[in-house]
Amino acid sequence: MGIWIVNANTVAADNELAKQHILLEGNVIAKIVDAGDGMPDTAGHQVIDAAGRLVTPGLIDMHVHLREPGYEHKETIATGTRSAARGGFTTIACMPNTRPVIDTVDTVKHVLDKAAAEGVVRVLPYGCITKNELGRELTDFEALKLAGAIGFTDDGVGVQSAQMMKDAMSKAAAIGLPIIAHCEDNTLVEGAWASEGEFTRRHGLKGIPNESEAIHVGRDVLLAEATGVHYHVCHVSTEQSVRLIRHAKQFGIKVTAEVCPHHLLLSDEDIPGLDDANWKMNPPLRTPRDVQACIEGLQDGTIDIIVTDHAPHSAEEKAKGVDLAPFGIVGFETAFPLLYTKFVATGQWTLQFLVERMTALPAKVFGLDYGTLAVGKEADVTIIDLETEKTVNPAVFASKGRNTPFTGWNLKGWPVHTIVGGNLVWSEHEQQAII
Ligand SMILES: NC(=O)N[C@@H](CC(=O)O)C(=O)O
Ligand SMILES: [Zn+2]
Ligand SMILES: [Zn+2]
Repeated sequence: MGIWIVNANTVAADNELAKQHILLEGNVIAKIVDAGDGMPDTAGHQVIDAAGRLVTPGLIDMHVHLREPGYEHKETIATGTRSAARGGFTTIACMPNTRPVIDTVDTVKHVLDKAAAEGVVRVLPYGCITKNELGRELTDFEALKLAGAIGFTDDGVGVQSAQMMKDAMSKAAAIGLPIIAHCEDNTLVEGAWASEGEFTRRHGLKGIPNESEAIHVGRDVLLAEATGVHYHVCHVSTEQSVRLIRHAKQFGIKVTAEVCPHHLLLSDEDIPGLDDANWKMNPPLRTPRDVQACIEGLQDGTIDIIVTDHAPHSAEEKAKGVDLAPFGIVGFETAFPLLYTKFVATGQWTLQFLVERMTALPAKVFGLDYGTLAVGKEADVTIIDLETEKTVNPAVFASKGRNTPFTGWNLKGWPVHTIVGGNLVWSEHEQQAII
């Protein structure tokens, strides 16, 4: 038995919506027919009537934290992938800053095995650049690649040594995998949690300067040029980084970049005060000028893709106060509704622009065979309700993390069905993931 998704509104190449019926059989898309040709014979198949809904390729998130192994009180592969499914994501790439970190063949395999046994969406692991993410010694890239790592990153911390980064890039280039960089110079950020700007001035706080990120971007694009590696910049948040990436791309350097919804929607001036650590994340919320630069960077192609940097923490950890609480906010279950409501429904972006940056373009940047609705492709599909307005309520998240600054926002664009490899893994009717 397959699944017929009938009366689907899909994003057509000419940026109009097309009305189509889509048959998923086994793990692939078996047929796509124009709705103008009449209703197909659906006998023997499950039918999902998508009338009035948007049907997209399954969303792809190339920067997420699943916390397993070691931080199961924050999230597990079971809860994190259910949260992803609820947010419409069918493929996610998880960061290695777990406990232990993902720096050996065994830990890569452990994540893949757990994801196969307990996950509901496709999980692609990154391996660490350096052992224990300590910046002292490179991991065994070849062995990690063979085990299933799709790239290398020390996300959570920047690689402080230029020589170490250069060696990493040379090794990664030699085996054809990317370096994914959390860009942060530790000497510039000590003792600060918010970005240098209006907020830190008002509260008399030490601020994190934009250069702490951009110095690594500038250093690394030069090293990428020297080594020929595919260099991917994590969570771009500053005007200076956007400028450096734009310049590097003009030079033909193999650099790509990602941005998170919160860095497109919030600035330091939105932080309500000093008593809510759900506004504390790394990189921090920057100035309105940086937000504008990130939007423009995404719009002109300097920034390639959108990621959530889903970073769950427990309520107890976030209750420690802004100085002691860990950095990070959850992202899966609000990403599409936020961006649809604030950029597409307002007319600033087309639906095609947004959907591509969460599907086909991440697939292209990382060489994945997902992210398009076409016959023969993997049956990864997301069905989205663009009409119903709902209020963000962390209490109903499938994630263990409730740490979001978007509580109470009224949004449209909620995923209602998520299908991974032909399996329906999330459906709004169930109010929970169904496998
Ligand atoms: N983004 C965050 O604020 N936190 C991430 C680490 C990271 O992405 O750098 C985490 O692991 O919690
Ligand atoms: Zn990071
Ligand atoms: Zn991260």
